[in-house]
Amino acid sequence: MTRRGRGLPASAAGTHFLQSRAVAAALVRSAAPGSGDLVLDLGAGAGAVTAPLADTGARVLAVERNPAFARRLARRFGAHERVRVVHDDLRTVPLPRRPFQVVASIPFAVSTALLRRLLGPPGTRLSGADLIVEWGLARRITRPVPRDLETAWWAARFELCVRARVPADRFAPAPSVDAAHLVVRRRADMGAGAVRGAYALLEAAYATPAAPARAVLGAFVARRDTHRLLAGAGAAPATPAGELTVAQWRALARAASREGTPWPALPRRLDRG
Ligand SMILES: C[S@@+](CC[C@H](N)C(=O)[O-])C[C@H]1O[C@@H](n2cnc3c(N)ncnc32)[C@H](O)[C@@H]1O
Repeated sequence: MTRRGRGLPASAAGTHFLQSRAVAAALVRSAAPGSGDLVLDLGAGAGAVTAPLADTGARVLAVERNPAFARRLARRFGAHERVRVVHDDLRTVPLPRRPFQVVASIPFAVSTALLRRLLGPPGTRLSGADLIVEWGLARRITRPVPRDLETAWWAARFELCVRARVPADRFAPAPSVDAAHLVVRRRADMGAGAVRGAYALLEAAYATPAAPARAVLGAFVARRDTHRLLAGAGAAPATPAGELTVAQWRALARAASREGTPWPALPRRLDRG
């Protein structure tokens, strides 16, 4: 039988509550929000992450769908002028239109949906995130050569890395798998043209992963330029497109953009996250 956290609302069954102050502190320390910065704790539960966040001087939005937890958070942080509790669903709550961070131990069941919202839209204002996610998900999305286009698109604009493994016994009830502290940081702006280029190249590469890189690149730039551009990105022309790293596709997009390559517009569906 799994252990339930003490004093948790009965309707919380099935979620895993962080029991380690050290893990929550490590998330907040890594995010290092400045005074007045906007930080979202998504799936705030009883406030294990909200509390150390509130101590930083940041403005904190604690979003929680469970009404019992939302009430409890409102009581706990009601007197705190920089903390606002929002009783809402993290899959649909409007995201800020100004730069924001997310620091949260998120519900595993909706992790991918949340990452899609945070990292997918070209205009996302997310500046960075420190998240507790399932270990397997963290490993999957931090591969240098992601398995799918969506993750590659995220990695083209955000640095994704695993900071630490978080053992299952740091939660109550303990999940069946370990978790990870995932660090997300917005990469330096490469310009709107290169962003379009990165998407176009990744889309083509993931559609035809066995095609040589020179053929994928050659669909966008003059054939006489492909070998030189690929050499600049450290890739051999015959390498299968599916074996290039996101860093190499980014380098190609930037170099080709500097030389005036006209890229197709980004698909509108990306705006929906
Ligand atoms: C993994 S627990 C973490 C709670 C808290 N952050 C902690 O570290 O102890 C996830 C929390 O997210 C809430 N939650 C689950 N699905 C949600 C959703 N779609 N929108 C908002 N909150 C959600 C649950 O009620 C629960 O409180």
